[in-house]
Amino acid sequence: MIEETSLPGVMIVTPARHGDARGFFSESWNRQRMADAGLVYDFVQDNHSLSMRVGTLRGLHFQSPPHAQAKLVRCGRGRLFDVAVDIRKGSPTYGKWVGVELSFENGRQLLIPEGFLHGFVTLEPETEVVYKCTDYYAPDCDGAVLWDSCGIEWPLEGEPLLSDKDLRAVPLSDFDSPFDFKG
Ligand SMILES: Cc1cn([C@H]2C[C@H](O)[C@@H](COP(=O)(O)OP(=O)(O)O[C@H]3O[C@H](C)C(=O)[C@H](O)[C@H]3O)O2)c(=O)[nH]c1=O
Repeated sequence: MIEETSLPGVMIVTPARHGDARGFFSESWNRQRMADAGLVYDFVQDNHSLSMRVGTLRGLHFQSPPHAQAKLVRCGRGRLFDVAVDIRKGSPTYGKWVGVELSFENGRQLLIPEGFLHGFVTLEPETEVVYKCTDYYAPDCDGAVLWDSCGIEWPLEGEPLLSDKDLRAVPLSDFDSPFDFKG
């Protein structure tokens, strides 16, 4: 199943699960199935992160052109609140965000196009996030916007655990986006 969100282009993809007495089987990604829905993405790198503590917050990240990345994010274990923020200059939804709960249980995935920030906060201990990217890691193009500068209603109890890089990120109000809205 593929559903729209309040941000055009950001989609929720929920692959079918074929259950039997052993458990289930699911095609977690199928290029043709996505292309049949008009979602043509050629992923080149898979990422996998483990966050041990509830309230671990990674984000809000992007890679700038020429190594911008679209991502297809899913939860391999645990539960998280996954967020995308539109940072395309001139976009009618610039600065707007959408958040979706992804979990091993619900099997939902979030498709985030280029030109959007990505971040998440974990809702269970030992949460694993697995995601596909349309370009390779390019440290020189790696960027971050401050997690609490976009008006996101993070489901947090207390302070999040952040990396030093994320603690030092620029607020959205001071951010000069490298992305332009292309309609
Ligand atoms: C992103 C990345 C990182 N690394 C190395 C660099 C560091 O030595 C270590 C941790 O990197 P970082 O602290 O940037 O990891 P996260 O905070 O999880 O960053 C990611 O989290 C948000 C939610 C994202 O969407 C991005 O994919 C990415 O920015 O992994 C790599 O070797 N390859 C990579 O593609």
